[in-house]
Order: sequence, then structure tokens, then C-alpha cells
Amino acid sequence: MLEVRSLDAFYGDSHVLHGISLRVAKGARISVLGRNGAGKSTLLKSVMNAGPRARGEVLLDGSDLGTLPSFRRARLGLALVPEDRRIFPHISVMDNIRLVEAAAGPQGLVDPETILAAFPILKPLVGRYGSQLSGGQQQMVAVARGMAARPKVLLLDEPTEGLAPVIVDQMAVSLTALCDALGTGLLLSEQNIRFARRCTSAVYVIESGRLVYQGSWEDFDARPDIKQRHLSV
Ligand SMILES: Nc1ncnc2c1ncn2[C@@H]1O[C@H](COP(=O)(O)OP(=O)(O)OP(=O)(O)O)[C@@H](O)[C@H]1O
Repeated sequence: MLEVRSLDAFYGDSHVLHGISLRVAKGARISVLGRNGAGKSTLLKSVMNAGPRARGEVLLDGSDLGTLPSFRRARLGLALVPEDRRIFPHISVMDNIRLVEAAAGPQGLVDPETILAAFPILKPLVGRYGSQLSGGQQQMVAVARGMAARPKVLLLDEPTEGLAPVIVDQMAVSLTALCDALGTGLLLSEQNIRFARRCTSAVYVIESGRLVYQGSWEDFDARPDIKQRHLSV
């Protein structure tokens, strides 16, 4: 469903991604692991055409997205939840979620009951302002908002960074429940291997902008050298 072919990405003259190719089949959930600065965020932003200058192909359902701007990619079924969350402080949680209505396809937004069933942590918070949320609560709202427009593939950038372990566990349950309920594919950038393993079925590893490994979690576990060489700090 989502395919990236020979993707290179640049910030000015700085060449950050080198020939990345990957696939997220319909409804599949895939992790991209890598150390700080490996290029995970650049990869997700390039798929969305949201920042870096990219070369190569990004295909959704077989169609090359070419130079389509991000808002058009959103309408075709991609949603990016960036690392910095972007929750609006002076509107309510529910209004933060409804903001993606413009990006939703003809089926419209996912109904609030479905979202709140998957994210019960948000139920008592729906009327609160964005500014009244903890970091973990904001992250939950950002992920719920990303899902609300029914993307075919959610591009989720390091959602667990800085969150308490109990919130990380809730995030894994909520995210996988909603992806299952809506048939959503996931491309997850992470450094938290435990969370990534809970949420996805296969893993890509990038280092210095190059793909250095791809396989199932079983295969990854059978290759401790990969973790040692490319992911330990
Ligand atoms: N806006 C930018 N302008 C110039 N260079 C950038 C920019 N954003 C990122 N970079 C550089 O691109 C490289 C990849 O960064 P990127 O943010 O994609 O890595 P990452 O794997 O997501 O890291 P982290 O886990 O720290 O978020 C790094 O060397 C970084 O310094």
C-alpha cells in the first residue's frame, strides 16, 4: 500500500537519507529504529513531503505521489504525527482532534466514540484545553488526532519520547486497538524497542541515513549483533 523506493533526502546541501526503500502493506505495522540523528524523522517527513527535499519515489496504492504537497497527501490517506505533537493550547481536546476534518476523506472523521473507546484515558479530558494536559496526555491526543482522519497509513514519529512507562503501555494498547479497528497501516519511528515490538510485526533499522537491516521481530531477536552495532548508545 505504501512503498518508498530509493529515497534520498537533503536539508540544503546536507545529504541525510541515502537510497531508502521500504514497504508497508495494507494494514501492516512496521517500525523504523535508529539512534538519535539516524534519519527517522527525515524519512517520515519525506514521505509526507513536509520539510526535507527528497528524491526517489513514494507510492500510495501504486500511485507515485511525485511532488504532491503534504495536504494533498493527507487527503489521499497519509497522516504524520510529528515528534513535537502540535497540540493547540487554547482549544479543547475534542476540538484539537476535530481539526483534522479538512484532511479526512469522503467518509469523514472517525466518530468520537470509536476514538474514546480506544483511548479511554482521553474520556475525562475531552473538554479540557490543550494547555491543561500533561506531556503524555498531549501525546495521546496527537495520536488520536492522527487516526481521526482515517488515514490508510499513520506516520508516527517517536511517540514515547519522554513518557512514563505506564503511559507508554497505555499508548501501545490504544494505538494497536485503533489500528486494528480501522485497518490502519503504521510506519512507526522509535528508539523504544519494547514499545515498537508491541505495536508492529516487522522492523527496519537505519544508521546514518542508510537502511542496515530489515526483518521480522523473531529474526531481529536472533541477530543481537544488529542491536549491538546499530542501536546501542
Ligand atoms: N531542519 C534540518 N536542517 C538541517 N539538518 C537537519 C534538520 N533536521 C534534521 N537534520 C539533520 O538530519 C540528520 C537526521 O535527523 P533526524 O531528525 O531525521 O534523525 P532522527 O533519527 O529522527 O533522530 P532523533 O531520534 O534524534 O529525532 C541529523 O544529522 C540532523 O542533524
